[in-house]
Amino acid sequence: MKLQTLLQHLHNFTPRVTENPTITSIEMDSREVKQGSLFVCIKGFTVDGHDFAEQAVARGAVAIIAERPLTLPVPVIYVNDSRRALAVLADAFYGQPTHQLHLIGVTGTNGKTSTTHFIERICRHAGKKTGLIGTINMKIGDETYDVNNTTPESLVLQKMFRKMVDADVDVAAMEVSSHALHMGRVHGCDFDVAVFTNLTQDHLDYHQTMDHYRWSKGLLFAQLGNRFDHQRPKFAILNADDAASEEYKKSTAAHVVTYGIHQKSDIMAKNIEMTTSGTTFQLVTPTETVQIKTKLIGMFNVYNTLAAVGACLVSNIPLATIVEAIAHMEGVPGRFEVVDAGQPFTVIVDYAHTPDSLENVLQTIRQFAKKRVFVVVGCGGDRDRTKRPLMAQIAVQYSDVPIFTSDNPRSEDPMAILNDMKQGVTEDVVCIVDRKEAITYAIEQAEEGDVVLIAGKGHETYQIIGKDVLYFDDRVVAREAIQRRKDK
Ligand SMILES: CC(=O)N[C@H]1[C@@H](OP(=O)(O)OP(=O)(O)OC[C@H]2O[C@@H](n3ccc(=O)[nH]c3=O)[C@H](O)[C@@H]2O)O[C@H](CO)[C@@H](O)[C@@H]1O[C@H](C)C(=O)N[C@@H](C)C(=O)N[C@H](CCC(=O)O)C(=O)O
Ligand SMILES: Nc1ncnc2c1ncn2[C@@H]1O[C@H](COP(=O)(O)OP(=O)(O)OP(=O)(O)O)[C@@H](O)[C@H]1O
Ligand SMILES: N[C@H](CCC[C@H](N)C(=O)O)C(=O)O
Ligand SMILES: [Mg+2]
Repeated sequence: MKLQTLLQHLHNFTPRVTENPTITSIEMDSREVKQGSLFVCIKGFTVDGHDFAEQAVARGAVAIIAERPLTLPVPVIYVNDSRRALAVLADAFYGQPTHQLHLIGVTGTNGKTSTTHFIERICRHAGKKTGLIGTINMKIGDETYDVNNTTPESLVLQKMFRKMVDADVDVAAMEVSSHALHMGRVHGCDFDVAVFTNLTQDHLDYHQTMDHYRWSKGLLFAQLGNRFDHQRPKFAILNADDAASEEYKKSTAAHVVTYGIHQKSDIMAKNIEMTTSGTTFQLVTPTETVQIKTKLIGMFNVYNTLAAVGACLVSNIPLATIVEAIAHMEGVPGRFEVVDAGQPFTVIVDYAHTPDSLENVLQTIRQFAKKRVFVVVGCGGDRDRTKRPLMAQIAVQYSDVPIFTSDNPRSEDPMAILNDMKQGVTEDVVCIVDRKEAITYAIEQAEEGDVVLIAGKGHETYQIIGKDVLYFDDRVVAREAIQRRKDK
C-alpha cells in the first residue's frame, strides 16, 4: 500500500509529506522493522519508541509516525497521539477486517476468558468457523497463536482479524480489558455485540479509582455504534445483577439485552441446582423457557453461561443449539480445573486473582467440601497492591488452612508482597514464599475428603520472578507432589 493512500485515513492537520513510498508493513517495535516498513513511535510505560526511530530507519523503515520532532532521512508524519494513529493505520492497512466479521467483545473484571470460550464453543457447535482472542491465546478454528496481553495492541489485533477474514471466520469472540479500552488498543474494532460480566476491584494500580475503572470498561458500550442499522444491529448484553449495568445501559445506543439471576432480566436462570458433578437450571428467555444441564459448577459459571447465551441469541444461534452445546461444554483450562492423580482428596487449580473471584470460588468449594478446605494463594507483583490484604482476608475467612505464597512477584520483593497480604489478617498464617514448596506443603497435609485450592495462576505455565520467566505450572507441580506423597 502507498504511504499517501494510508495517510488519507489519518485526517491530521500537520503539513503533508510529498514522498510516497510503498509501505510493506506497519511496525511499532523497531526490532520488527524490515525494508519498506512504516514505523510508529509510541511512548510506552517503560521506554519511548521515539528513541528507536533511528534504529528503525537503519533497519529499512521508509516513513515514521511520531509525536515529537525527529530529524531523519525519511518522511516523518506528526500526530498528536501515535497510539491512536497506529489503530487507524492498522485498521486501514489490513483492509478494515472487522467490518467483515461478526465480532463479540466481552469485558468485566472476572469471567471474560470463561465467557468468550463458552461463546466460541456454542458457535462451533452451531457449525460456525470461529476466532478467539484472550488471556490464554488467540485461535482460528483449532490453530492457536501466543499472546502477550489479554487484549493485544491494535496492530496485533488488526493483523489477526485479517487472518481470520482470510480464513473465512464467521464469528470472533474476544476479551476486552479495561487497559485496552483506556489505551485505545481496540479503536477501530467494529464490535457487533458487547458483553459485560461484572465489575469488582482490580487493577487500581493502573486506574487509581473504581470510578475510572468502571468508566474505562464502559467505553466498550459507549463506543458501540451510534446509528440504528437494521442490516447490522449492535447489541449490549448486560448483567442486570451488577450495578454498573445501569450506567452502561445509558451510555450505549445499541439494543440492550439483560441477563441475571436476581433482578428481572430478559434472560434469567431460575431453579438453579448444583451438585459436585454439575448444575441444572431453567433458562428463561423472552420467547421460550428451556432446561439447562451443564458439567460446570459455581454460581459464577451460571452468570458466564447466561452472558454467553445472550451473546449467541442475538447472533442468531438457535436456542436449541445453544442448549445442546452447553450440555457438552467442558471447563476452561485453569478455571476450576481438577487435578486428579488418584489421591483421596480433591485438588483444584483456579485462576482466581481478585478478591471477588477468590470469594466466589471458595464459596463454591465450601458448598461441597466434606472436610477441610486448604487454599494456596499469593498476589501478583507490579499489580494492584490494595487487593492483597483483601484476598488474604477472604482466604482466611473461607478456608480452614490458608497458605500464603508467591504468585508472579515480577519486580517486587516476594516477602514485601506477603507482608502486604498479612496486613489484612490478624491470625498467624503459614507463609511459604516458594510456590512449589507451598503447594507441596498443602498436598502433604491434606487428608481424605479435604479440598486443596491452588489459586491465582490457573493456566499459566510460567512464574515471573524479577525479569526471569521460569517454567511453572500449578497443575504439574501438584501432580508431582501427589506422586511423591504416594511414593513415600
Ligand atoms: C502497562 C502496559 O499495558 N504495558 C503495555 C505496553 O508496554 P510498555 O508501555 O511498557 O512498552 P515499552 O516497552 O515502554 O515500549 C514502548 C514502545 O517502544 C517500542 N520499542 C521498545 C524497545 C525497542 O527496542 N524498540 C522499540 O521500538 C515498543 O515496541 C513500544 O511500541 O505496550 C505493550 C505492547 O502493546 C504491552 O504488551 C504492554 O503490556 C504489558 C505486557 C502488561 O503487562 N500489560 C498489562 C497491565 C495489561 O495490559 N493487562 C491487560 C489484562 C488485564 C486483565 O485481563 O485483567 C491486558 O489486556 O493484557
Ligand atoms: N462471572 C464471574 N464472577 C466472578 N468470578 C468469576 C466469574 N467467572 C470466573 N470467575 C473466577 O475468576 C477466575 C478468572 O476467570 P476468567 O479467566 O474467566 O476471568 P477473566 O475476566 O478472563 O480474567 P483476566 O482479567 O485475568 O483475563 C476464575 O478462575 C474464577 O475463579
Ligand atoms: N490479567 C491479570 C492476570 C493476573 C494473573 C496473576 N497470576 C498475576 O500475575 O497477578 C493481570 O495481568 O493483572
Ligand atoms: Mg481473561
